[in-house]
Amino acid sequence: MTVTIIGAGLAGAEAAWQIVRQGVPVQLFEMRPTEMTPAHKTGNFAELVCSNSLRGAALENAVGLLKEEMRRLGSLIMEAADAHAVPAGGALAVDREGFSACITEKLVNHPRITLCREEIREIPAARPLIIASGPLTSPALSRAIQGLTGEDYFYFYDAAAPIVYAESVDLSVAFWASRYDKGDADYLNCPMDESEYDRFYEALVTAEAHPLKEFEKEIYFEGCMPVEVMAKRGKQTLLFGPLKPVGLIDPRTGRRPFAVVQLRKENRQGSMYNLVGFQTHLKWPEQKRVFRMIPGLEQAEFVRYGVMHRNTFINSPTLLLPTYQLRKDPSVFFAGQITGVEGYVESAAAGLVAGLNAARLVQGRSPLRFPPETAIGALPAYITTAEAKHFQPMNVTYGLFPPLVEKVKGKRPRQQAHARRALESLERFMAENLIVKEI
Ligand SMILES: Cc1cc2nc3c(=O)[nH]c(=O)nc-3n(C[C@H](O)[C@H](O)[C@H](O)COP(=O)(O)OP(=O)(O)OC[C@H]3O[C@@H](n4cnc5c(N)ncnc54)[C@H](O)[C@@H]3O)c2cc1C
Repeated sequence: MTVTIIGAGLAGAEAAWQIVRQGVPVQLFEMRPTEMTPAHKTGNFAELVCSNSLRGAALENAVGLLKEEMRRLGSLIMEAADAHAVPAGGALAVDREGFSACITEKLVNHPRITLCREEIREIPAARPLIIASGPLTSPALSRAIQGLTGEDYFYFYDAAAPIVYAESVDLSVAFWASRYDKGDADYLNCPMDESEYDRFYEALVTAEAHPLKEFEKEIYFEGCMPVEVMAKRGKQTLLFGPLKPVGLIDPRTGRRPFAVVQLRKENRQGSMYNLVGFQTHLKWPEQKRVFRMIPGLEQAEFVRYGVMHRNTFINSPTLLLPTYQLRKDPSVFFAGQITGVEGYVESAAAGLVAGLNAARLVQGRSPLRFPPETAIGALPAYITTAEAKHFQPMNVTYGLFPPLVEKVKGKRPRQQAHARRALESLERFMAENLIVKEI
């Protein structure tokens, strides 16, 4: 039996490698270079569409630990990355051409891989099937996936407001209340007087935004307009939108503020809050500079910055098992960014696990869930939980590490101990489950 894979990006390439390493054949479909995505430039596999960095190398951060775990699991992406590394301080950056050429060559020449350079437009009947067509899945396949998942569970656009750590909000300024005292006082409110609003407004409308890519020049729907675009419609606009002060009284003055930014709980524990209505296209350093001008947020630590871009992804919490299998048809796997994980390494990690598990199905073995204390195990557990939010920064996504604000004078003893435990646990898990190291 053969495993069919759609997409030879970071996830599909790693999945294919893991499967053939188990002795199982693969049919791999990749539409490039015949059909291109709006971001890819070559026909090579695992092309890095933007930065050439695979981010932090140190074990004390989640993505560094994830990379080390992947090395131990025989990852092709990591083998190519290490072989084509270029100096980049504490990060692992690669020569992008060498990196993807090396991966392409290994897979194209592999005796157990049949490569088809064609666009898949319908969900193939073959099983097991891995869908790893990425954030820029072709339109025809997107429609087909929507048919498979249901319309409400497949998204085409990602717009998210910045999130800050609750403990970094100045509670001597921000106050708890809900508008018109309706329900519980669940919102943290950052009040502004007129001069504070004037300064914030000027900074917001003059801040530097990401240039829109051609394929992102889509019409913003009203409920989802970047806050800076809304501001440019006129100075009063925000006062009737995300900064409206009506129904809120600042307990310190006894009066209604001129403007209010509301923060809403992002997780059940209340350790993170998002800036309501602040989806934005501003560059990240600009977000930090401008949003820290909001009273109460002067020292805010950002868990993640706001994003707005085209992105196809499924509602993993509803649709997927933590093994990356589709709940309603476990012989179908999703892997890569289409599951809601973000980043090159995370996408490849999802491909690694999906590939390993698809091969196990062929071998009549049950799929594996990696231990939750490992980075690779925490990733699917997180994206498939009901609280999951797409595009969390990875230290938070994995739920592994204490908040970044807990950094202890540059040293991170808790993270180091965690990384050690995670790697030991992974080694035990591999031995118990006879995960092949080499074939
Ligand atoms: C514009 C942009 C910039 C990014 N910048 C960064 C960054 O700097 N750092 C970072 O870590 N992450 C970045 N990401 C995220 C990163 O690209 C992804 O996390 C990663 O590439 C996703 O891997 P993937 O395998 O899921 O998808 P991809 O790597 O995109 O692979 C999907 C593959 O499927 C193929 N495909 C699509 N549809 C079909 C079809 N119908 N039939 C056959 N093949 C098909 C595509 O050609 C592609 O090769 C960026 C994403 C985008 C869109």
